[in-house]
Amino acid sequence: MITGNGITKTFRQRGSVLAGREVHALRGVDFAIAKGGSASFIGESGCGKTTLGRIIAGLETYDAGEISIGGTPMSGLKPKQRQPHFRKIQMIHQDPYSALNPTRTVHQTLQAPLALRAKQTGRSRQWMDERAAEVLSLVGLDPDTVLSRYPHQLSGGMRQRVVIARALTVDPEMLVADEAVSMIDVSLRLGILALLKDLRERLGVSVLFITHDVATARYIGGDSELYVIYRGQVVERGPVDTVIADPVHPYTQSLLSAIPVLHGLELPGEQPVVPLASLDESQPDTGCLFTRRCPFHTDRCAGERPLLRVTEDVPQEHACFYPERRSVVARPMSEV
Ligand SMILES: Nc1ncnc2c1ncn2[C@@H]1O[C@H](COP(=O)(O)OP(=O)(O)OP(=O)(O)O)[C@@H](O)[C@H]1O
Repeated sequence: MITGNGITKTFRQRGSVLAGREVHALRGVDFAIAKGGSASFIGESGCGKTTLGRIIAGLETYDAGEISIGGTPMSGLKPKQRQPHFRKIQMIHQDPYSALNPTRTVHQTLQAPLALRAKQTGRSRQWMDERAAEVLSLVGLDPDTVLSRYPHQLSGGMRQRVVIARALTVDPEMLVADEAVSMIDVSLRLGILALLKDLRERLGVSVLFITHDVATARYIGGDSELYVIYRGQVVERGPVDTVIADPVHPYTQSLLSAIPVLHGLELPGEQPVVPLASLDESQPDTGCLFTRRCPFHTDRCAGERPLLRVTEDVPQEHACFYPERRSVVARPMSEV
């Protein structure tokens, strides 16, 4: 089980124009991912989902809150003591080409982490070769064909499979797939998603999907937990099928219907939501973070921040004072 409580991260911008400006990437996020479970973090660009994934994988620090891995709080440990815990969490990035060293064959790529494991556990060279073939088979690649190849001799989908195979060499407990299919040819995407689903079922490895794409979260479906993140806050959370079928937060509703509709052509009852890009981020954040884009906001929303909670008749957690079914459409930029 991997849990986070109150994870907070603020970046201070560098560069002449933005120097000193604070970006609240995460504002007290709670999450829990069971052993062998799966979850998806979803939200538009800049909402903080990658930062959260990087924190979970031990690649980014956080300012406040606590991450616990297998019941062990990380804050009480020295950096060296944390390493073996975070090694169990492997990140799969969106660009498999830049994740692989172009001068190394697949064999050399897999041997590096395997050599470390062999040294730690007193295993032989033969074990390393067998394990390399085994992880390649697990990701659906033929070892005899790919071991001698360089990244440029593989398709995008095959490269991503090699990246996943490399992650498997350390027997991870969780894979964090950060937009893992967005740079892969559309025809190969489903195969990678199916592979991650399959690895979860066969090896019991947890999978965390970070995506802006509802279809990816929906494909995972079933028992997966969906976390909808808006400007560093989780605004809706629940089983993916429940949230997708019946979203109650206006932000989730706009994400799920983010098909640009021409102003004036909304269906009866549909309310346009203002695009994020039109917000003046320098204005202070009081009340609900979504207020300035929300067509349904009231004075209460502007003055008080709703916390994530369940209420009567709404099974999923939500951070909205008015959780209701509504018809929301994203309005095209040109209309604002
Ligand atoms: N190293 C950094 N220094 C300064 N600001 C950062 C840094 N990393 C992220 N940010 C800012 O933090 C916010 C959240 O970024 P993050 O990459 O986590 O969002 P995201 O939802 O994953 O977006 P995307 O899908 O575009 O990657 C953004 O405003 C981003 O500009």
